[in-house]
Amino acid sequence: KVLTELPSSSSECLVQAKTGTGKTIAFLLPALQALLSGKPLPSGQVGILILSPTRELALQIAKECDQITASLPQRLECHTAFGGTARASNLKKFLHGKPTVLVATPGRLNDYLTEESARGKFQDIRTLILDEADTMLEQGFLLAIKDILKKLPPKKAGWQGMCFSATIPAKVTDVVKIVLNPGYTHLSTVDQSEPPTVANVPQYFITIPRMMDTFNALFALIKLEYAHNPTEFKAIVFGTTANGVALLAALFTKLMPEFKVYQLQSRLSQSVRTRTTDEFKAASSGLMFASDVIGRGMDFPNVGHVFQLGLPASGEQYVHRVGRTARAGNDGRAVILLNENESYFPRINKLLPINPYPTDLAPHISSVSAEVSVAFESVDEVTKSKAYQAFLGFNKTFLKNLRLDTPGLVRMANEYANAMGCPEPPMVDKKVVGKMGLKGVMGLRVGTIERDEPPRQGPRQGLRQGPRPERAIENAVTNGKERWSTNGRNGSNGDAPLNNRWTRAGGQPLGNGTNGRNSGNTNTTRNGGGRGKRRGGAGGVDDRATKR
Ligand SMILES: Nc1ncnc2c1ncn2[C@@H]1O[C@H](COP(=O)(O)OP(=O)(O)OP(=O)(O)O)[C@@H](O)[C@H]1O
Repeated sequence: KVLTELPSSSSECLVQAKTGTGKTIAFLLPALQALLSGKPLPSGQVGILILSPTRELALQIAKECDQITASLPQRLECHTAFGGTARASNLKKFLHGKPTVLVATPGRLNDYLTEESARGKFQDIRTLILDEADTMLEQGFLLAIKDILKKLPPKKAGWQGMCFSATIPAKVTDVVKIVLNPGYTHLSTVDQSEPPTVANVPQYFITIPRMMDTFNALFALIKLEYAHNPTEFKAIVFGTTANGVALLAALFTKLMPEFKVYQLQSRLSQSVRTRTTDEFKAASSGLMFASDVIGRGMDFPNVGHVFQLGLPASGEQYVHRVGRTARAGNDGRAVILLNENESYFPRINKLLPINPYPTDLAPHISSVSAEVSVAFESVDEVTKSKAYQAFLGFNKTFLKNLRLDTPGLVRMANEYANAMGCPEPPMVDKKVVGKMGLKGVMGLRVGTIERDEPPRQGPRQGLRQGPRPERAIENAVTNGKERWSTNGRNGSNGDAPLNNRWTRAGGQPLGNGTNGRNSGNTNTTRNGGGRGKRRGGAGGVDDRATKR
């Protein structure tokens, strides 16, 4: 659609297409075509700048760019800039190289742009692309994007803006004008009447009856799904916090030795994350336990199952997580496991085709509980303690959505600890209890913990301060404040007012009219950022190019 309906390869555009349908190549080809057919780029200048919300996605886009340009007569260098890698040596390569294409996360790029010499490399930029544009223009990243734009040539210098995502909530069309000129082309292949998730993925939910059964339910489910799909079983299990993911990986390494268990979350070193990403991409089977660092954009071939334990940050994030399976036309299955307090999520997201899981899991849960208890005996206490603390920190910010008070939260967390086989709730450092606002709450074991590990740089799990932008995805999920602030959908900015009881964080519903799309009338807006008559429906749009 982009290659045939964009007025020209250098046209400004906002593009929506479902997950796994080839958006990367859909922005790379026109951008490269425009660059190669335009006036020659001065040597050493960046021609195409692509911004990505996560480091792994930046690397993936760069690799796809290299695959495309490998067939060109003259070599085009594609550089990357993202956190967790050696700044000095990468910056030196960037300054002395010919980074015709640069794929970056906002945090590291802003860091580069503090250097005059780096700013000098963008004087002739031709195209700026926001992949996962809706998340790049949300609270967690928006300031960083604006900082970047202040250090680039102004929009009137004529560079092309391109924004791509599988989900385009209504509020995006307000903000997208910082990157797109009025009159940009809005293309979509997402039919308004369809759910925004890929069609060939049956989606189910399971309400876990007791916190005590959290891990039993996940194990029973994976076993059941594996039994039905024994060949090349390759699955991703999304957890809500980095430490919660680390616990799951440790547990399932013991529970399912027949699988290679992988984990990806923000507390791992970047070199481990990069290596693990490559390994899982190449794997024909395996179990990946991950946080939202791979919730969007990441292309792991032949993933047949996506499981989610706990709430996603929003309906949109749910769609992107499910989109890790059934890519490039393949099939897939998705199951979300929720505890009683989280069980509202399917109810407030009617636009998502999430049905009750077809098998009664109860007998399977009781049959695996002994095995899970034994496996937990070999998971170390520090891993459990960190997961417990992250559980408290994460859920503390969503008490209203979960309909809990602080004693109720501690009771839930202590049941979670009990499910891990902790004889008593892990101790929480009194300073952490204070920061969580849980001082004096019954049920907590408070003390002073001398951690042997060196204090981490930057924010601590569950108590994240202001995000380093490339961590914003992770933080947005693990720190309700981020998520809280990302939810501007109170109707005040003209969005269709949502069911406000649930729009505060914790599984925000997919917005009505989330696509911000006009009625499909090609002349409804002339200024690009304005609003035509908005149609309801979730992220769907009429299947026509609409010239704004
Ligand atoms: N025209 C095509 N023919 C065959 N395979 C394709 C084509 N275009 C893309 N693919 C493959 O489809 C997969 C998904 O592509 P891509 O990662 O760009 O999806 P996406 O739309 O960006 O997904 P997401 O919304 O999750 O970011 C990749 O493996 C890619 O190589």
